[in-house]
Amino acid sequence: MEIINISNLSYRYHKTDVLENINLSISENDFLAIIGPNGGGKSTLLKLILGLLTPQSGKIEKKIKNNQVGYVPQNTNLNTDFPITALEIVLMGHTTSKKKIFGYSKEDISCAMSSLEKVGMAKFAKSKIGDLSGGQRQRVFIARALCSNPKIMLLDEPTASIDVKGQKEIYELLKELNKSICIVVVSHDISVLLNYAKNVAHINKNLVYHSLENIEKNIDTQNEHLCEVELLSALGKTQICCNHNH
Ligand SMILES: Nc1ncnc2c1ncn2[C@@H]1O[C@H](COP(=O)(O)OP(=O)(O)OP(=O)(O)O)[C@@H](O)[C@H]1O
Repeated sequence: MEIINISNLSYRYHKTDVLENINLSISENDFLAIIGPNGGGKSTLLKLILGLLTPQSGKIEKKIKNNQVGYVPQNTNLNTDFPITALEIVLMGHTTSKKKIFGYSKEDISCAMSSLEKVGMAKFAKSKIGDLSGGQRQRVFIARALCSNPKIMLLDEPTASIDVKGQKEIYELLKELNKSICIVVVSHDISVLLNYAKNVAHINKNLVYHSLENIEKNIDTQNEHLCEVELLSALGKTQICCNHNH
């Protein structure tokens, strides 16, 4: 079932066109990778889907409620000196809590603990966020997004500045979550992503869509990243056929 439909969407900051005539359909069990060059408009598209920006033309139809969209922003490694625990970070994800000012209810805490459990971080609930590794910290931010029981989770560069082993663990976690949640990931890690994504949207002002569901994914990313030449050759093996220029 389709949960988001984007049609003829264009966006410009001041007088600069950043996205032009974007059409995209996202379904409930999708694992969509959004790739493309720096400045291509990937984060802008996520902000439009989240409703943080309003398109100048075209429309985004969401067939789910706004609080069913989970978001893991870029740069969650900032402010790691702030004395806050993993559990407190996750509690911030509650969108329906009635006790926002003077603490959280037992239900909020048990829901936050269950989110930490889902990402394998329950035993770090009381740890200061600054004492966790980059990968562990990212899991906590994913747990925060899980708190609102999202139907779709948008992640902006979730594995940036995480080592290769940690990156693979994050993608394995997303694969597990994808059994019940639609996942949309903006990433530059094309070689890793291709082992997990079902569909790819390449964005560089315009959008070019590739479905990966019916192709054999035989890219070996067990230990390291592929260089671009290896990646292109791997793509050749999978017989992705592009009849356009990126
Ligand atoms: N608030 C803003 N005001 C003006 N221009 C902006 C603003 N935010 C982004 N831009 C510009 O819009 C373009 C697209 O930016 P965006 O962040 O969406 O790209 P991106 O594909 O996510 O890039 P990256 O891979 O580097 O994160 C860039 O040229 C950027 O400089």
